[in-house]
Amino acid sequence: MFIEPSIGKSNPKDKKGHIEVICGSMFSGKTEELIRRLNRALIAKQKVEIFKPSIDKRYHEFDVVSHNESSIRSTPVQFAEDIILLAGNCEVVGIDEVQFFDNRIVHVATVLANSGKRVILAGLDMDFEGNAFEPMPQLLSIAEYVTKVHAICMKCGDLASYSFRLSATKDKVLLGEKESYEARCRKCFFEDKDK
Ligand SMILES: Nc1ncnc2c1ncn2[C@@H]1O[C@H](COP(=O)(O)OP(=O)(O)O)[C@@H](O)[C@H]1O
Ligand SMILES: Cc1cn([C@H]2C[C@H](O)[C@@H](COP(=O)(O)O)O2)c(=O)[nH]c1=O
Ligand SMILES: [Zn+2]
Repeated sequence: MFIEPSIGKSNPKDKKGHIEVICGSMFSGKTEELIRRLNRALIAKQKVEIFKPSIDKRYHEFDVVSHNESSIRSTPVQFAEDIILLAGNCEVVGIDEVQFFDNRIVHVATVLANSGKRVILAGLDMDFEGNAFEPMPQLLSIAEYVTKVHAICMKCGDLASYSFRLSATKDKVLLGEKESYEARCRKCFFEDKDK
């Protein structure tokens, strides 16, 4: 269980920002965990802004929605830099599906944290081939707090860290849900990967 480093109100001048990353495979609970942290910040009456890349319109144009249908209002943005302006004077910034931003998200997260904000980023750490999903490696390096969550392997029921693509498409970006992907453990992922 992740314990919030500090959540109460304090003088904004004294606030040190930081970066939290929530990573894992598809269906591992990244979005649920992001929503949980953001809702707790809202309960603490903090100013919260939530963003997602505008290409991710799977469930809803504006909301960040988990596979379990929990949701929170967000602002879709095309470019990572848009977040700096739109974050304004908020205290907490949440960003879902960070793997769909380019490397400039690393600079954006740094600027936001250096200006005293709590920055919470959620996204895939690996693509459908089991390779690192840029820019997640850089984000993991600069984060103060990293949480890796796990799904359940759809083949054997063990813990899953991989997102197995059910179609033959080789494009790195292929938006989808259960019709296109399933969570797999290492063994079940690699034994079927190149079949
Ligand atoms: N294979 C699976 N393993 C775990 N949870 C699953 C699986 N398939 C569907 N789910 C559902 O997905 C929810 C997590 O959804 P979500 O937070 O959107 O995950 P992520 O953002 O990591 O894709 C779980 O609470 C569960 O209801
Ligand atoms: C593995 C992988 C996934 N995607 C897409 C599929 C989904 O639209 C999102 C991940 O969503 P989730 O909230 O983590 O379930 O990413 C992709 O485009 N390419 C991939 O390799
Ligand atoms: Zn398995």
